[in-house]
Amino acid sequence: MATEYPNPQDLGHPLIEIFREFTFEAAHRLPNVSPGHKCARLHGHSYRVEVHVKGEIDSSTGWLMDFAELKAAFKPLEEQLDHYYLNEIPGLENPTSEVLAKWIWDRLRDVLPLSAVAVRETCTSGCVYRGEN
Ligand SMILES: Nc1nc2c(c(=O)[nH]1)N=C([C@H](O)[C@H](O)COP(=O)(O)OP(=O)(O)OP(=O)(O)O)CN2
Ligand SMILES: [Zn+2]
Repeated sequence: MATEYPNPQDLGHPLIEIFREFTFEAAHRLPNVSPGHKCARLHGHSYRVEVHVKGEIDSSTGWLMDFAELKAAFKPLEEQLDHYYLNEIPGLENPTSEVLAKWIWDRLRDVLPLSAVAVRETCTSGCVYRGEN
């Protein structure tokens, strides 16, 4: 029989999720689509990335963590991505939104208590990565 754990909310330690949005400009092409596909051509996006973290509100500060910590954690990634050709970056040879979201997750997972990484390529399309099952 599965162990039943108390709901953290019943203990007065509600879980909260905070996030910060980052933007960067980059070029890419998708090498594995059919030759006639528009995304096989070199093009660019104003990428928007949301980094979400989850945890408990600190009773003293009243926050989970300073938003500035999210900014600092993402900075080294922004420096690798902004105004670059994504296909040339190791791990992003096929830079779909999905691959990019996982690439970001893998680089932040040991730095932040991640709950999700969302990547938007356009105003209407994007993906959300929440780690492995
Ligand atoms: N599941 C995915 N599908 C697509 C991805 C992706 O990363 N994951 N990427 C692309 C292209 O990069 C493309 O630039 C963005 O796609 P799309 O939303 O189709 O862009 P448009 O704004 O040009 O779409 P409209 O149909 O003109 O509104 C494609 N698919
Ligand atoms: Zn694209």
